[in-house]
Amino acid sequence: MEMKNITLRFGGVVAINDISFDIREGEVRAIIGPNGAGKSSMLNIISGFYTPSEGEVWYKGAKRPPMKPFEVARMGVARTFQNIALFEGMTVLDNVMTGRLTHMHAGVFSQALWFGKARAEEMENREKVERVIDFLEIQNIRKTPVGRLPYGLKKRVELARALAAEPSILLLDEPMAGMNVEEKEDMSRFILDVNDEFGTTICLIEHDMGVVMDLSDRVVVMDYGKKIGDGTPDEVRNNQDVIDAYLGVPH
Ligand SMILES: Nc1ncnc2c1ncn2[C@@H]1O[C@H](COP(=O)(O)OP(=O)(O)OP(=O)(O)O)[C@@H](O)[C@H]1O
Repeated sequence: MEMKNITLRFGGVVAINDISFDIREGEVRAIIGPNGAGKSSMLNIISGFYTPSEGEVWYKGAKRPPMKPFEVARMGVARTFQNIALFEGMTVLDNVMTGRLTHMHAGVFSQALWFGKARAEEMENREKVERVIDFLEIQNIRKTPVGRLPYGLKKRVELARALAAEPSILLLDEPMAGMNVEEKEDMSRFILDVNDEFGTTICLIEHDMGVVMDLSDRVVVMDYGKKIGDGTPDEVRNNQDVIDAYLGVPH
């Protein structure tokens, strides 16, 4: 995926200012930056929640026309949210099943009557979901309502739901925010395992620079809507503009 000269304005506010970068197939790509840098806005552009004021998004070698989020999802881009967006009253299993919605084709009529096509599809969806549940080690809470789970596990269920969609690109919005050290380590391991096992391309945004350095192949650094760094964790760590931005040196 390629972002070409993306600018995003909200009235007079320039949230993103002429930013270009790419996400290569199979990599773990991080977008980091201080508060208000424009990271969430960028993720919302990638996932189709926002349309850029200027610039182009290229996906699989073609320019992507303006699309609704569900159309972007159908093209294989799944995401999680900064504030967990799960159905609290539903079980873990049912929540993860909702991740399969983009893959369901059988009509409502045949589904209601449990006809052949719908039944085969349900079985296939169920198998995929069970695989993800095993993979993320949440078998023992499959039947637990999400509302009763601690925060770290909710985040893992959200990851499971996104993964159930079998995305080519998985977008993670601050997957480790609000977690304790142990939960952060677990989440990092799962993210790397997903990348290894399924070959899923991962793009995550994070506020905390430390967390993503071990995890990412390449990092984009944003500050005040601009790109101030782009490269391997080592390159970015030694970039003076990045160091200044994180130390709060005035512009
Ligand atoms: N819907 C909106 N309407 C108006 N301004 C917005 C909107 N969304 C974001 N902004 C502004 O755009 C800028 C970038 O915000 P954004 O949320 O993308 O940053 P961020 O890097 O994700 O920050 P954080 O780390 O705090 O989540 C900020 O100045 C913010 O106030």
